[in-house]
Amino acid sequence: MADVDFIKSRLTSHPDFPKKGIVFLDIFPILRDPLAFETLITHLVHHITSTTIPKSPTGKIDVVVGLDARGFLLGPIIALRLGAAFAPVRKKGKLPGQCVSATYEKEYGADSFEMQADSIKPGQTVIVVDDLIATGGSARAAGQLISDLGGRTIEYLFIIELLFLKGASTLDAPIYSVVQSDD
Ligand SMILES: O=P(O)(O)OC[C@H]1O[C@H](OP(=O)(O)OP(=O)(O)O)[C@H](O)[C@@H]1O
Ligand SMILES: Nc1ncnc2[nH]cnc12
Repeated sequence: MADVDFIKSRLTSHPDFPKKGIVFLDIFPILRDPLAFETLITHLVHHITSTTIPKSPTGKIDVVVGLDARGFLLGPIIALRLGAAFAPVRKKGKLPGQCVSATYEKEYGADSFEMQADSIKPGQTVIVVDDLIATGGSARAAGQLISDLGGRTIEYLFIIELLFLKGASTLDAPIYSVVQSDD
């Protein structure tokens, strides 16, 4: 598909960042190019409206959840285009009020996530958006927080999926990735 190849062509690869042995895939060159960024957002929104929403039990998406920090670059734009709410999953200690929290392991370290207790109402349908899935630790922790709040995750969306780490198989809902990498 031409739009996928165009988005893929903007990704850059950085060996041994942030640690030796990690090949870091950088999405920021997409955002530097307005046409590439628009193509990416349109591609994801088209996927959601044509494929994800028909699978939703309520026929709509209530909340788009974005993961700290690179999921914040995509989530609010997608939420606005869908007419849905946006709710952030933040690294621990950044959100005021009552929160739920979860600790997790990711490809290059451990971390803790939090969500505000009133950011999702029981029964609401949710999609999760982030730049990349590696081990799936971050997305799995987000899914746990959504489920703790009574939300129903319909799908996880990513720009990039690192297939060799098999993160998708650890999640409680299907994933969609625009670009897949085998190494
Ligand atoms: O599937 P996993 O093994 O959990 O790895 C993927 C996560 O790692 C990166 O986030 P990071 O925690 O580095 O945060 P950042 O967006 O603030 O850089 C990336 O943006 C994903 O959220
Ligand atoms: N290889 C990778 N590149 C970019 N972000 C990541 N997050 C976890 N693993 C990553």
